[in-house]
Amino acid sequence: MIRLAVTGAKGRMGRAVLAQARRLGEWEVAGAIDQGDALEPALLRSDVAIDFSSHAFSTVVAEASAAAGKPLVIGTTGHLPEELLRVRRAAERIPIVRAPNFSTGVNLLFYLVRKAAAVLGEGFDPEIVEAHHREKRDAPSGTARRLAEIVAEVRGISLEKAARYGREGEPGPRKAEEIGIHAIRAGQIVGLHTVLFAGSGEVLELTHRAETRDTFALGSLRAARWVVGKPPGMYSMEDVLGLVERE
Ligand SMILES: NC(=O)C1=CN([C@@H]2O[C@H](COP(=O)(O)OP(=O)(O)OC[C@H]3O[C@@H](n4cnc5c(N)ncnc54)[C@H](OP(=O)(O)O)[C@@H]3O)[C@@H](O)[C@H]2O)C=CC1
Ligand SMILES: O=C(O)C1=N[C@H](C(=O)O)C[C@H](O)C1
Repeated sequence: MIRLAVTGAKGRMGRAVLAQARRLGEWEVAGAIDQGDALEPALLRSDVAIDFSSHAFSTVVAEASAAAGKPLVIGTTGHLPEELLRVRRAAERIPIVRAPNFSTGVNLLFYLVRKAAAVLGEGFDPEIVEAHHREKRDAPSGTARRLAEIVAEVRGISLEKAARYGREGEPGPRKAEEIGIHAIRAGQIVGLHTVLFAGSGEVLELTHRAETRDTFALGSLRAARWVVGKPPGMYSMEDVLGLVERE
């Protein structure tokens, strides 16, 4: 049995992870932490933790996991740059898998978008559209940000300069280097991401639709199983799935 702690345990994702861990049988839930619960004792009695909380608390969880010497899986999105720096520092002491999306399909989408951006080149305009439930706090989604980063990396440009978040007023003609990013919030949509490449006379659309949070929960448990025993470092879900090669 692998002893598991879940932070953000009472949230949508925390509940999904706990339900799947209990169903699978190979996990012993050693800690379910939410507002008002003690973090450190739960980490100390666990082999690994999975975090789906808030960007601020997730940073605290990373530092506490490093102090306890326990591996960590972070699914939380929306970290500020200084929080990300603190998470990276924690990853110098423990292995951390951090992924904006734990579904297999989205991680394959990352791979396909990298290929599409390279093959299609400058003549195709990339635009990213994401849709999520009305309760989601951060925008754009962590997944949409990662998709935009991938396009920027392939094009060798800075995402900070190229990103165009929505359009209004009179933005004028689209600049060639723009990467459009658009967020829809409505109803109970679990997660929808489309990357569109529009060229002259043709449009390629790559879409992933998550239909249940169980897909993220199962992916995070797969990452947690994988990360136990790994050397310190920052890993992605693409590492877990074997989609990237490391030196
Ligand atoms: N990587 C992936 O595959 C996925 C990532 N996500 C990300 O996971 C995160 C959580 O999403 P979701 O479950 O929908 O959100 P919820 O708001 O439903 O759950 C978050 C939980 O964390 C709790 N929490 C927040 N701050 C603290 C704190 N300081 N101490 C203890 N508990 C705290 C919240 O309590 P309270 O509400 O009382 O503040 C809440 O119970 C988001 O960043 C989301 O983008 C979501 C789905 C998939
Ligand atoms: O908040 C959510 O619900 C989701 N968040 C993740 C993100 O921000 O990319 C992943 C998923 O699409 C659901």
